[in-house]
Amino acid sequence: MEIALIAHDKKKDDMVRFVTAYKHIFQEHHLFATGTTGKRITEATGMSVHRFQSGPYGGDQEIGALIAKNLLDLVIFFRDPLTAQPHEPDVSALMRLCDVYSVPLATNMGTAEVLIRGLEKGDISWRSIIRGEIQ
Ligand SMILES: O=C(CO)COP(=O)(O)O
Repeated sequence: MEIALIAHDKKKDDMVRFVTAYKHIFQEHHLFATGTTGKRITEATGMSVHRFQSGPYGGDQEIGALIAKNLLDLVIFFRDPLTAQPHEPDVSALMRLCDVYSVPLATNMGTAEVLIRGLEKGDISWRSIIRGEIQ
């Protein structure tokens, strides 16, 4: 599966802890991230992460473009609900595209836990059908 990982600044420590805790699952998949989030994850876990621009510099839009091409299967986006983001329209657009393409999206750790355990059990394998890999 193709998985995008994004975290706002005050949620980056949470993201690093989350990915570290589930490294045994994440390492079976392809990882994508906005710039700084990806850097933190690679530094902490040693896993390879395809990094886009930092969020405020277009990273959310780059990930949105992958969603619009139906190339992503899961998005984990630890948003900071208490801090205004200069690129809030990009954040909203990314989440909207997840809804357009029925891409599972977790915006907090509680939902992310459910999704990652589902991923491990194969609950998200229907995405392969949508992407045309299984007829
Ligand atoms: O701002 C972000 C998402 O909206 C995250 O970007 P960075 O991972 O580059 O900090």
